[in-house]
Amino acid sequence: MAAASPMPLAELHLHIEGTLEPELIFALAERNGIELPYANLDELRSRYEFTDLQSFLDLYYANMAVLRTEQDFADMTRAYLARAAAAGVRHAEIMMDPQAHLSRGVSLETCVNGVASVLATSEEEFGVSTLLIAAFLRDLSEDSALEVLEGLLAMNAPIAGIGLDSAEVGNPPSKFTRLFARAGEAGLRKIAHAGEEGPPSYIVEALDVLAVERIDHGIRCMEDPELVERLVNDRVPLTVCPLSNVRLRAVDMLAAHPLPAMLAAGLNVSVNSDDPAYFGGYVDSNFAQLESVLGLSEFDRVRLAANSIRSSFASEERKQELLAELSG
Ligand SMILES: Nc1ncnc2[nH]cnc12
Ligand SMILES: [Zn+2]
Repeated sequence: MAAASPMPLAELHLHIEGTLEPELIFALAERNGIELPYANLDELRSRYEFTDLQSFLDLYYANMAVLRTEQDFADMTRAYLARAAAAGVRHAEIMMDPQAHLSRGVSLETCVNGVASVLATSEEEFGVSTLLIAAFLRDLSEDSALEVLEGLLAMNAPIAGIGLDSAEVGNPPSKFTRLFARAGEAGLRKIAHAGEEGPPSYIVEALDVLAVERIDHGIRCMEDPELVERLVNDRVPLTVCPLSNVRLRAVDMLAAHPLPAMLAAGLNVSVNSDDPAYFGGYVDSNFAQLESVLGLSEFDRVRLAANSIRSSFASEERKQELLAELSG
């Protein structure tokens, strides 16, 4: 008997650099003549024990050293799409961190074109429609972000929107007021990480000051009942990443994850993998573990998938197509 096909959904919170699997890190290092500070795969894997967001970011940025050519970015993107398609992902909104490559001497053209060349044919090749989102590193200056955004606009980069990521605490959304205003003028969609490690007030700022349309993570909203009421009333999408939250110790264990309470409160939540090569699984593993540990029901699974499709920036036609598949 053929295996049941996975539930169709949209992945809205995914860092393409976070899909760089250990095997590909070694393959790209060899291809590019880069000496890694790990003798073998096991030694690299032994570093995947994180105590907080920063301890992960240190390894995430260090491992990017192997990404040098357009082909490297294309290979990483192709590997993600193949794996995501197997997990049921039918639409993906993919973040990349251009500043993390520019600082290593890799040009905007190299990193953007390498990813975008694969996304351009993702629907035909993998059955996954895609959009690219340029994310900006909030621990760098706003001027740096503005300069990179102008570079992306000047090269007519095929980006649908901008995001805000990296070390959250101490780098509030309001630090990037001009960046998000400029993105709005340029007709770009706007999202930001907020309330992952940072306080609920960062979620409020991202909405009020940056006018974002979606919040990445947002789990700490649960500490502020008034904010929860607002997010429910406005149907603000929260792209939750359960395995990421456990691995980065934003929550103690999956059994204590706020997702069931968020669903019960009526929040518009979806399930996403964030940096699947680092956090123990793609979106299907996130769902499987939620089911086994939290007893997530079939009803909630379908609701989460429908939320992901409705909260995406896909065309209305594509959304209807995917919603029909989900209900069929
Ligand atoms: N979970 C995360 N939070 C903030 N920045 C990130 N960059 C990649 N993954 C991230
Ligand atoms: Zn993220």
